[in-house]
Amino acid sequence: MADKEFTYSDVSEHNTKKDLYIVVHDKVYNASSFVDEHPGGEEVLLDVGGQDSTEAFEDVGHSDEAREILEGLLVGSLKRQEGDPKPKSYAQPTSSATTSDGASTGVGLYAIILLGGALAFGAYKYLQGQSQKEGIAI
Ligand code: HEM
Repeated sequence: MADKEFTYSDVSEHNTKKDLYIVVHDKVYNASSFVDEHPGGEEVLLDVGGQDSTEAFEDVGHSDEAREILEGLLVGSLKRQEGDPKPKSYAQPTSSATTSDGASTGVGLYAIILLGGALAFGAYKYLQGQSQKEGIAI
């Protein structure tokens, strides 16, 4: 059922509410049955009907549940031909944008904690040295 190949022009003919194909990551999905149920509204789906909506789909940051629904709508894969619109940014794994952001904050926080620890250790050593000196003086 899902091993059919579509060209971009095949897909572009399915651009009405009752017959709506969309392309995500070079897979072709029949979104007709889902248009009315889409929590993001039917307008956005109709907008990308018959086109590559990879970027639009990924930009929203759809949940795993949304991806499961999407898989259920699969009808085939896209056969790219010369002159077709280029696939829209889908080379990176979907989570990379969020994780890289989180990581940089994490590293910054880590550096501050380490620096704080180093300063505290230095102060401790300094004070220890001071009190030892005082001890000798007495
Ligand atoms: C057939 C493909 C699609 C499916 C199966 C789908 C499914 C879903 C689901 C289940 C949600 C609820 C939130 C979540 O679980 O992530 C959602 C929300 C949303 N979707 Fe889609 N979606 C599709 C395509 C698109 C496209 C192409 C757009 C593009 C512009 C879009 C825009 C949105 C927006 C803006 C929301 C957020 C709605 C809100 O939280 O108020 N969706 N979608």
